[in-house]
Amino acid sequence: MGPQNVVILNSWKHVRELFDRRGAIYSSRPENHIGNDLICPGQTHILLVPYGAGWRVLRKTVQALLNVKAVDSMVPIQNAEATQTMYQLLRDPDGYYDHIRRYSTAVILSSVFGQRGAEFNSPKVRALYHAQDQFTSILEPGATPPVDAFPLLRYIPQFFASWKAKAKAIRAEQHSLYFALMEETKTRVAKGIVTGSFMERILKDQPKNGLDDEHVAYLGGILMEAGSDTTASILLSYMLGIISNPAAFAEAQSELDRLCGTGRSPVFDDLDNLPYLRACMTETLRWRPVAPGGIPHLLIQDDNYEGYHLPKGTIVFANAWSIHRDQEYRSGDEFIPERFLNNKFGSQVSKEEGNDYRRVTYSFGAGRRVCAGQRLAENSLMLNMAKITWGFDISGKDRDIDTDVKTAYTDGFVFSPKRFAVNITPRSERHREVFEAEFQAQRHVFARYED
Ligand code: HEM
Repeated sequence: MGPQNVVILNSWKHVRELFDRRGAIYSSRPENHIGNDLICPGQTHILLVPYGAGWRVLRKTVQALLNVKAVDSMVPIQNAEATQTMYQLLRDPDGYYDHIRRYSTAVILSSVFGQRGAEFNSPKVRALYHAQDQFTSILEPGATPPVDAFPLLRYIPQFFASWKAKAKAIRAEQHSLYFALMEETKTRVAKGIVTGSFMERILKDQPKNGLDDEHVAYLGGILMEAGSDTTASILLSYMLGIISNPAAFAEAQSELDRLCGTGRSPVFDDLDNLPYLRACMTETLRWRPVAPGGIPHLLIQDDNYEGYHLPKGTIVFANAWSIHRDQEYRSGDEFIPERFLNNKFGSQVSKEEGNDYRRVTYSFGAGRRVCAGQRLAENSLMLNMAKITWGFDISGKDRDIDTDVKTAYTDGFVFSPKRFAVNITPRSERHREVFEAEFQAQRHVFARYED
């Protein structure tokens, strides 16, 4: 809409060339008056801020928090939270949707703020979901007049523009939640309660990183936003995938049985020995990417590519949906984990020219704005998928479960399965006992995160 050039990249080769190789000019974000000026002013929202010095400081801070060593130090609480999720699935299988969503929020709450979100209904988990739902819904196309394409619309008085009042309310809600979480971390540290959380580290490094309280509070809040719904969506899609392909699920269960037997459920150290399960994760990311159309990048300088002139200001999307359904993928609409065993990219072509810079998945985006939390997300995904697959039988309650993206998925900012009718039952009494005992054994881990 309006005088805007938009380019959609439907092949990994174009993404490699433009986002990865020419990242210096393809890494900004489009204007977002509502997100960047009204709700998160002062360049505080790392996902939305334009490329430049402000983004670089935020990105550097986040990368230091999310490096392999730091992320892997969160494994004990990830494992404990996953163990709780298995326990909840035993007790209340029909509540699976909320148990999975609680898990993904609780893991980030503890990693980022060193706090527990023990129940889906706990005030913090609820408050985070509420703030996030409000924020993403106002940013959806059509939710407000097109103030970025037609900047004059920004000057309509608030009396005639209800979206302005809504944006103000969202700012107030987000601001008070993010500041409260940051202040609680400060108070806990002052009392000597230290968990090694990301927020503790950002606060400690404040003299070095130069971030003021506003940026610190938002960094924490935005990591929560970026990491919770996304992880839950992929875990739920995994369930749909294996329901649609029971043979793949049986294969993943055999792999886990060979490794763990029935005496214990899988743990982090097992994950490198589960190639089939890893193929299931990569296939889920391919099959149902959470941002199917990609998150927009903005070109900041005129460029030429394959005979086309791309003017500065062009918005460019890496369309994960199409890239993951290229003809290189046999039966691309189907959930077939084996494709990632034959070839690490999952494609049919065995010898390809110049695979350097090709990514195994485009679900995490590409280039300099690529997801900063991929390692954290993959640890969470693998751990939960491993435990679920080891301990439960899963099938659709209806003979033909709906996995269609048009009917079985929400089409919000994060593309996610709607609730579906599923049977989740422990594979045996032994599996049940193991999960129950393992949950009890995790109490000491939770204790560190409780007030
Ligand atoms: C399955 C889970 C996840 C998926 C599929 C996902 C996907 C994405 C995508 C598509 C982008 C935009 C990339 C681009 O513009 O090219 C992104 C950005 C980002 N993600 Fe994730 N994400 C996930 C989990 C996480 C987690 C757990 C965290 C951290 C706690 C995180 C932190 C971020 C941040 C900070 C950015 C902004 C990067 C920037 O603009 O510089 N994500 N993610």
